[in-house]
Amino acid sequence: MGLIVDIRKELAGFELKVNFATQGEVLGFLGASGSGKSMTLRCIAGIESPDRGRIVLNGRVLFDSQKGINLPCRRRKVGYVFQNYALFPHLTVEENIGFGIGERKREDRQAIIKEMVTMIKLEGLEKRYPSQLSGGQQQRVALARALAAKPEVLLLDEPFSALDDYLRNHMVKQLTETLAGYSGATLFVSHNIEEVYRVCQSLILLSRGKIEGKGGTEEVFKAPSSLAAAQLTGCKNISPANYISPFKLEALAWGITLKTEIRLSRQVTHVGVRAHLIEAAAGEMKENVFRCRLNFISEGPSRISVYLAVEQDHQGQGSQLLEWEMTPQMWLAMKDQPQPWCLRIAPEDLIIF
Ligand SMILES: Nc1ncnc2c1ncn2[C@@H]1O[C@H](COP(=O)(O)OP(=O)(O)OP(=O)(O)O)[C@@H](O)[C@H]1O
Repeated sequence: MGLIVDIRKELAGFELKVNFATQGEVLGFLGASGSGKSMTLRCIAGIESPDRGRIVLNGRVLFDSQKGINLPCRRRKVGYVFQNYALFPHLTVEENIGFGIGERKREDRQAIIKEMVTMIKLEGLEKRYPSQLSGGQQQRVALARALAAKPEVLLLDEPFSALDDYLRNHMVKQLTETLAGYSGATLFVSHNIEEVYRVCQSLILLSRGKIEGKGGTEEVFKAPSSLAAAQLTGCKNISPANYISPFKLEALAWGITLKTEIRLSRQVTHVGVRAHLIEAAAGEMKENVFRCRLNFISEGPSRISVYLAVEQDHQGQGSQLLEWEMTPQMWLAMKDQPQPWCLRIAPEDLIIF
């Protein structure tokens, strides 16, 4: 049971090739713009047809190129929330939700609409039109319309992209609560790393139409399987690496030697470290401690990115800046410390390729 997808589709200059299965969980699709996230959802919904392959939902074949099966959208039992919500502007909140329900007795329809309006906490606004709602309220109506049809899989395509940061965080929390009561699988498309991490239990990384990595969300973030996967999950510091010994490598971009927790293969090519995992060392030049000087900073309201020139172990400076991400409080404590600063990367925080 669950959703099984194994499809290919060729477009001008782009080939989509995805293969995955999911049960009743929230599966995230993270990828750059144009990587094929929406196309994958559109094929599952039946808006687009793959060239080859199969899509099976809870044992029902939605698409099978060999057997010539291609169910129309309305028979797929798929709920789809689009980037721009696509609510009908001339229908009220309750009419928009009712649209998703299909053929039912009047009392049943009313009961489902009431249940959905309560779920999205829009009681009292049933008679309003989409233009009379805020972006967040419209988003909730779109979600309710999709869920009203009791879909077997819910497809959410960047459902928060039109919202401001405050509302976005609020909606992420609310969506998580709503989905907890939904038994089908959910596919959640986004290019917002934070959002995907918060909402999804498992994750597929897409790059140029291909799967670059998949697995449990934490696991994919902790041990990305390729350079592209590391970049997609937001790893800011990646350097070519040379093997020195079974637990030691040289990070060439920064000109420093680092001890690793895992045993290295001689074929090691790169090493990465997430910007928030770098830590200040007490000044002693112990293992994995290196000196660096401030190059420039980029300040956000809650996180500060500090770009550092690393002093090489032997001479001069590494050519590539190291990005260190910290809170404003950490920055206040750090900024007047005499330079060079001694920083450390823990062996267990290194990502090895
Ligand atoms: N109808 C179409 N005809 C031809 N090419 C298309 C069509 N729709 C999408 N594409 C191409 O397919 C590729 C994948 O597009 P898709 O919309 O799936 O990307 P995406 O990962 O969802 O991007 P975004 O995050 O920007 O929405 C792109 O190269 C796009 O130009």
